Amino acid sequence: MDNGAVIPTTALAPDEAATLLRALEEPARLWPLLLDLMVRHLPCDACALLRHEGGAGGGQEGAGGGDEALLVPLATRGLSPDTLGRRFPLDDHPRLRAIAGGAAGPLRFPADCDLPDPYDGLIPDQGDRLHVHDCIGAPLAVDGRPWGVLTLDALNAGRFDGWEEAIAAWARLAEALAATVESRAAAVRQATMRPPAFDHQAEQQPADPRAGADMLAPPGASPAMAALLAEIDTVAASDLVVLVLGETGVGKELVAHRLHARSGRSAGPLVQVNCAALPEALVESELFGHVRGAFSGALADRRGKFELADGGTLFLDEVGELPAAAQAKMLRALQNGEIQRVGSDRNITVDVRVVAATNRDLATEVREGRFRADVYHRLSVYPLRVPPLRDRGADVLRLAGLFLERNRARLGLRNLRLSAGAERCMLVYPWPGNVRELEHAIGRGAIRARVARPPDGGVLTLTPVDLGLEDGEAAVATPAAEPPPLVPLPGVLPLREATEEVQRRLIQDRLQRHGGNWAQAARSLGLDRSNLFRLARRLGLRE
Ligand SMILES: Nc1ncnc2c1ncn2[C@@H]1O[C@H](COP(=O)(O)OP(=O)(O)OP(=O)(O)O)[C@@H](O)[C@H]1O
Repeated sequence: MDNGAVIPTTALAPDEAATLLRALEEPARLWPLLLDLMVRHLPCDACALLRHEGGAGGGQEGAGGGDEALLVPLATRGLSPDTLGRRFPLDDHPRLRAIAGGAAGPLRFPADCDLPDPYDGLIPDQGDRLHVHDCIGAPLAVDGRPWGVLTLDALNAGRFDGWEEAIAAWARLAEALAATVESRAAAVRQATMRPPAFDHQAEQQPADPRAGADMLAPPGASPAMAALLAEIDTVAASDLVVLVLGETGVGKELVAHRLHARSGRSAGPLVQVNCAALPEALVESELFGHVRGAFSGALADRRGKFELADGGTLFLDEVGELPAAAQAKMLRALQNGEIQRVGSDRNITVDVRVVAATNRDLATEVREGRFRADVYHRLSVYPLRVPPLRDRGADVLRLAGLFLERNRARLGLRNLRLSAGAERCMLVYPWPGNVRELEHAIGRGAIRARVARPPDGGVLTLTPVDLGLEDGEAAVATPAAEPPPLVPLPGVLPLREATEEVQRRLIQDRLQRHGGNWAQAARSLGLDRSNLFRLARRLGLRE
């Protein structure tokens, strides 16, 4: 593109504008599409759209999220995949603070600007430091309040000369789209809000309506996770009992938080009980309360968790551990919303939505007589299964971004990032402990690396060894010695058949490398497992 050109508008073609408007129906698609168009029309090598979260001045209606003012990426182009999972505290990133902090329009940072760049180390193949480059950022506001920031980076100095007006026009377009998205979201919130009909007197604070919600869903989530999130949002609006299923550490608790946050009960309390942690003798009293004198030590009347959750949501974590007596009482509460405090035969009616979670196979527990069938049926009105991390493709890198950023801040580093080898290993390792294991691996790895070597200019790069994934490195680095080499294709095949033959051979090759494990083969091909199945069926490799 001609550097000197002044383009007064976004220069969107009519079909591009139409695609953008259609994407308004689906914000998850909207922002990546906007950035695709920007990369097409502007001379940038990387760009990002970030939204304010938290902080006194921070952002859109509904943003809670604590006191720290953060920018959270909604979409990125030309930045490493973990960037989408990161959070950028304004206090740690002076350039972002300058852009967000009241600039009237786009703010340009010349190549010799000595403020650290938030994307140092995050533009692939640029090493640990971004050297000479051009950088511009525009604040975005909706209804006169700060909403987010748009950033553009180019790898040579002066690349944005003459493009300031065009970039300002794109920022105005982003603002217009954000305003539409926000007003639709506000309308939906309004429509699903329940009247505050209850005096909760709850000892628990009402849950922050956004707590956990964004953590669970880094933008650009895998198809498996995107499907789950859509399902959560659908069922959240109802009052159905939900049973959240999934392996340990997949994020079931965050699902429960999101269900509450997206429900019409979000202004009410979210009361959480870990059924495995309750001493057996106290389970009933904890759940249903007791009256004075019900047992020795019951010195006063006390409400249980069901009553505390009145008007809100009761989250029964590890529900498979509930003792039989408590299960029997639970049945009544689930059937007609009635409970009795221990030591009393007075019925108390509560308005509670129950969300339960377990990593046990409850159907088997029922068959083997350890869990009551009637309670199981009441609990599993709407089962939601959270996919294991190994089936979530590149989500592992986006989640890694979130944990890298947290550890970066904790260790006071300018940047904490993954080596290319570490990224590859993460994509093939099966993560039996799921997101919890990933979180711990990065936390441990960051400390290990910090002790083992000094950061280079404040940047620490985690290797497979730091993360305890060196076996994975051996596996991904193993040359294709065992599988047969890819035999050249006969030169006479038409393009389509040749392409299919290459796909067929690549899939067979990866399956062989990964001992027939489809999920790992899919990950190494950068595909979701169900997409690989579909492709393999089309190519005649599966029934
Ligand atoms: N999508 C996510 N984003 C950020 N953190 C996550 C995500 N999913 C899980 N985690 C983190 O992983 C850890 C485990 O999550 P959580 O406790 O919700 O899992 P769980 O499925 O309830 O596990 P368990 O069955 O062992 O109780 C937590 O520290 C949680 O914050």
